Amino acid sequence: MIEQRELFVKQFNVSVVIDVLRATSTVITALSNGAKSIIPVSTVEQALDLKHRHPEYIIAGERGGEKIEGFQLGNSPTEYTEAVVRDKTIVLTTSNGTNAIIHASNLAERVLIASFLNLTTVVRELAGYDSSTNIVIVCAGNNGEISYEDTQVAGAIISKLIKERVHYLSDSSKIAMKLWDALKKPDFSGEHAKKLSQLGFDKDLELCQKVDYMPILAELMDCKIIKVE
Ligand SMILES: O=C(O)[C@H](CS(=O)(=O)O)OP(=O)(O)O
Ligand SMILES: [Mg+2]
Repeated sequence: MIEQRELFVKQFNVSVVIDVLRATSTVITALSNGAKSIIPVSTVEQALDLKHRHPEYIIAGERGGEKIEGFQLGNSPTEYTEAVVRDKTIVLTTSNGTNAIIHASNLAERVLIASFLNLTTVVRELAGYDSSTNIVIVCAGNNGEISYEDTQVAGAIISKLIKERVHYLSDSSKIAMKLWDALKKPDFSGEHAKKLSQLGFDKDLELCQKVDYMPILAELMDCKIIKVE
């Protein structure tokens, strides 16, 4: 019998997932500080189930921006210090970012994780592909709304790549690129940044806008995000 998933042809060669505030910044920080892997899941129940089967895993995530009750970590990248995460497997569930990563894995053969923290590393990886490669950028957004910060990183990637290899750009890609070309540096004046500031997460905002501060390449492989470079 042929399994269904073998018949499913993915639409894109490569996807890049962006959730600057805060899931992909958290993933990059955790891996940069030595975490073994991050398992993105959609629901609290899935995270608890994995914890039940693997008590050594750390369960982490947020709802409404705040740490989920009974979980060991929230979604603040600043919590993911080396002392806390080194050699650990972390199961992460967040409002937007982890679902975007799972969605991207259905769209593309390869899933890369991007943020301001590892911007140039991601661009360098993408620049290695020739112009026949289909690349999709998945911005997590905020509960179905566009995200100002995610669009900036998307624009920065496209702006840097276009000189190298891009032949076709969608309208949303053009908008993102024009935004970044006008800004040229992170602008955290959007709605989500304000909300996080009100919740007391100013230190996260400071960290998440540091361009190339953690120059690692992170990729989803067999349902786990690992550092590949
Ligand atoms: O934790 C975050 O920053 C958000 C949730 S909220 O918009 O702050 O409520 O989750 P994410 O999945 O990282 O967008
Ligand atoms: Mg977000």
